[in-house]
Amino acid sequence: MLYVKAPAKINLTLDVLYKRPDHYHEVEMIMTTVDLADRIGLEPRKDGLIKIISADRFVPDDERNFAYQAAKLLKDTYGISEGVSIKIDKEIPIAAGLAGGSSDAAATLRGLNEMWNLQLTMDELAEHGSKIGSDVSFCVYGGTALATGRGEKIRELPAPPACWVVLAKPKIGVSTADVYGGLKLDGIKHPDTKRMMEAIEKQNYELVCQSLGNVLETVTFNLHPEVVTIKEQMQRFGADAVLMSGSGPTVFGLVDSETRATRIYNGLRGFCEEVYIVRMLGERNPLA
Ligand SMILES: C[C@@](CO)(OP(=O)(O)O)[C@H](O)COP(=O)(O)OP(=O)(O)OC[C@H]1O[C@@H](n2ccc(N)nc2=O)[C@H](O)[C@@H]1O
Ligand SMILES: Nc1ncnc2c1ncn2[C@@H]1O[C@H](COP(=O)(O)OP(=O)(O)O)[C@@H](O)[C@H]1O
Repeated sequence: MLYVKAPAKINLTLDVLYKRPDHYHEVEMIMTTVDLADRIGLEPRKDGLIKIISADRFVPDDERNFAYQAAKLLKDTYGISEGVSIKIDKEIPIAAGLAGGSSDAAATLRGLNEMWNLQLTMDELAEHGSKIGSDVSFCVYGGTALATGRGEKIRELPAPPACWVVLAKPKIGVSTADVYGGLKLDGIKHPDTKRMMEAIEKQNYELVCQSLGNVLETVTFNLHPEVVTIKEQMQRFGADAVLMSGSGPTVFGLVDSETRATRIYNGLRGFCEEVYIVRMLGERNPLA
């Protein structure tokens, strides 16, 4: 069995510039991977089939699974006769704004590149990934990046200054399509993406905290007021800055001390079942 790590991402900024004729939104966002990860196990099959195995009943076990789609794409494109069993050990909450499914697809692309000896570059894998979902290209590389287009154009950035990240996922799932669909572009408050890039380049933690912003927050807040409550609680327990990740509902808080991160974690556990303390990974993913 070949094992590949599939880390979650958070969005430090998420801006929407305009709605495109293809119904996607033109975005500008800064994303970074964190050390909360699914584990993908790949095992060759002689019968040529692609099989998904997961103990999590919310993970689709057929062609709806993004990891299945990744395997099918490589198999069809490169005429591979062998099949693969894809074991998914799920740690990343589902439909949470943390790109779990996209990261599973990206890890499958990286793993099968090795298992089937395809010798594709990261850029080629990311290009394939973009056909599965807008976030898959970023997940192929991992690390920290500015993503533009519909999210598939990736420019690498340095690692943000080291800190702790507390993640809290309220007990609801959010549909990304519904959130983008509910966004009203007039009068939205755009985050300052340039300032965030400057903050990262200068390793200025305070400026990173001041530059967090996500235009999808208000949409998800209106759909699910419990997300606002979690954000307020995280602020009250002492996070330096708090933001919703992606389309939500996961909220993350940045903290520069482990003691305070633990205090926030303990405080939130009373209100929210799924709380994690993680670090930003900083490094890009290895090819496999
Ligand atoms: C919001 C973000 C931020 O990182 O992440 P999540 O909250 O899903 O993790 C992404 O933009 C989500 O990317 P991803 O989840 O891959 O979206 P896709 O599967 O490509 O698209 C799902 C649906 O979202 C909408 N969509 C997505 C991306 C985009 N730039 N504009 C859109 O309008 C479209 O309605 C599309 O049909
Ligand atoms: N490998 C996978 N893991 C989790 N969800 C998946 C996977 N493949 C497809 N999905 C589907 O993708 C949807 C979005 O899930 P996910 O990627 O976890 O969330 P998000 O887009 O908010 O980051 C889920 O509702 C699920 O049905």
